[in-house]
Amino acid sequence: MSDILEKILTTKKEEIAVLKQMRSEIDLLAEANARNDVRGFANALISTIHRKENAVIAEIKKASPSKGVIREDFNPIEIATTYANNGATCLSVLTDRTYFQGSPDYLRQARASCSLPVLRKDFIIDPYQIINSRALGADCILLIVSALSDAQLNELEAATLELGMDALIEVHDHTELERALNLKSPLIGINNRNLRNFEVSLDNTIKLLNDIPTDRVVITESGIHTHDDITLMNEHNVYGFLVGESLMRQEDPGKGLALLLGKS
Ligand SMILES: O=C(O)c1ccccc1NCC(=O)[C@H](O)[C@H](O)COP(=O)(O)O
Repeated sequence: MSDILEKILTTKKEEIAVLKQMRSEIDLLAEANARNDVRGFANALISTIHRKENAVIAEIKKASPSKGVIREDFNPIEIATTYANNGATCLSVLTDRTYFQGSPDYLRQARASCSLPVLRKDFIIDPYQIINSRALGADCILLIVSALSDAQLNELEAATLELGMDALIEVHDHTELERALNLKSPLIGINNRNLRNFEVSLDNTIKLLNDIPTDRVVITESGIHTHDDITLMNEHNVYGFLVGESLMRQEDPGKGLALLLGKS
């Protein structure tokens, strides 16, 4: 595990302990079950990708450990609306406060302002966070293989599916991919960013592709900047994308998305 990931997970454990003091799991579960409003995240991606159309999970991300503050003028409602109006298939919202300047409120606000399915982008290590994610309105959560044991992956995936949500399983190398393929989730995210040194290479997706069975759907994550990057991935039969920084740096992130998709 990288140093930054270890640091993030240590903070996360402390934050979860505080949250558990504030609200019991039973109480939170009642709220999560009462919502009954899951939007099909995996289905939205899979149906688009099966038509060989580009499916973008457009990310709402104010800052990151590798880049610091990415966007000063930050309004999650406006960003979600312009993403939805410009061809996003799903949204991803960073909810981690300490390292990404995110907030659970951003997820609530973004989801309420459009009809797209939403990924809660955070560092999930405890079933409490899964219940909390559904109570917030998340339709999908992220499970980072390098941050979790096989037992944790199984437990967290089961809790996610139990609440009707989807899980995006994130890998960076072959060993992690093998572990991800033991899970049920169809969505495999290949992170092009090395969390040890923050280097980004789209070759990472291309390297791992041949080992992914056809019943799984590949989402290439991080470092997608231009329409040429999309074209390169399409040449390798990849139609699923998770894009944050390059869109968030545009004055209108939705117009940036349209440009990325070659639609304007
Ligand atoms: O973005 C980071 O610096 C980062 C550092 C440590 C852990 C995770 C990190 N990023 C999370 C992500 O997965 C990205 O936000 C996502 O893939 C979008 O990447 P990008 O388009 O390059 O913003």
